[in-house]
Amino acid sequence: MLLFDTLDAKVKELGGLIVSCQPVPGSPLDKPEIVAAMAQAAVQAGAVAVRIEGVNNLKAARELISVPIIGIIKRDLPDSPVRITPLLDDVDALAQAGADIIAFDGTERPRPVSVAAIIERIHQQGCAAMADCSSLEDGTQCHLLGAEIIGTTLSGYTTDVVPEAPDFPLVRALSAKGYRVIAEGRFNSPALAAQAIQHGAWAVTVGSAITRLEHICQWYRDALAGAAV
Ligand SMILES: CC(=O)N[C@H](C=O)[C@@H](O)[C@H](O)[C@H](O)COP(=O)(O)O
Repeated sequence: MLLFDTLDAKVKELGGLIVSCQPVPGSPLDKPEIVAAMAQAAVQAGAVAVRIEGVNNLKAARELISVPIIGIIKRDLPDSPVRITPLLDDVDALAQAGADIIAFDGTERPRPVSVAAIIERIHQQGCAAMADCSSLEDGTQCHLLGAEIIGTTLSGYTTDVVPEAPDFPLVRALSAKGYRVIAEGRFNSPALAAQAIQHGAWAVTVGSAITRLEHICQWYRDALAGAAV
């Protein structure tokens, strides 16, 4: 795929940082023009790709940047825990809005449309498929079904308690299989992101620590409260 020839070269040159530009829902920053500006700033600062949620945000970003955009749509379905790009219509809408890569929930959970059908539709739309996975089993299944990228995105999010640390063992296990792995989920510092590369990841997606101002403020507030004498 031409996309990956170019992207591989960029990852080598600039180091594989992907920035997820997803403001906290309802935040004053949750506006297409602000998401697009965040994406543009991230690219100017050396991000090789960005991850954007929602058609309007994606369209606004597409006008400002030419690096690959990983597009997703999040929805809360009444009868399925699957939130990330669950429907075939979502795939079509993201492709039309200008996504190069479409990410989807690749977990083995009850879902309205099979993973195989989602991947097939992404490819029909001329995009690459990124499977957001929670385990080695998910990743292996999605790789076999043709997903070009396997993300650790959903590790820790399919059970009740979200761990604090990122899932390095999963990054390592998926990378050892020879998959193109994006480490994603709680890589909240440069040091953690660097460790993901050392564990075999091809690239690292960072969201909250770069683009969720409210989360970052909370981390600082917690630290300051703990430091009170
Ligand atoms: C679990 C889920 O729905 N993850 C979402 C996927 O798009 C986003 O909410 C995360 O911000 C993104 O994966 C980046 O991760 P982090 O914000 O930890 O750097």
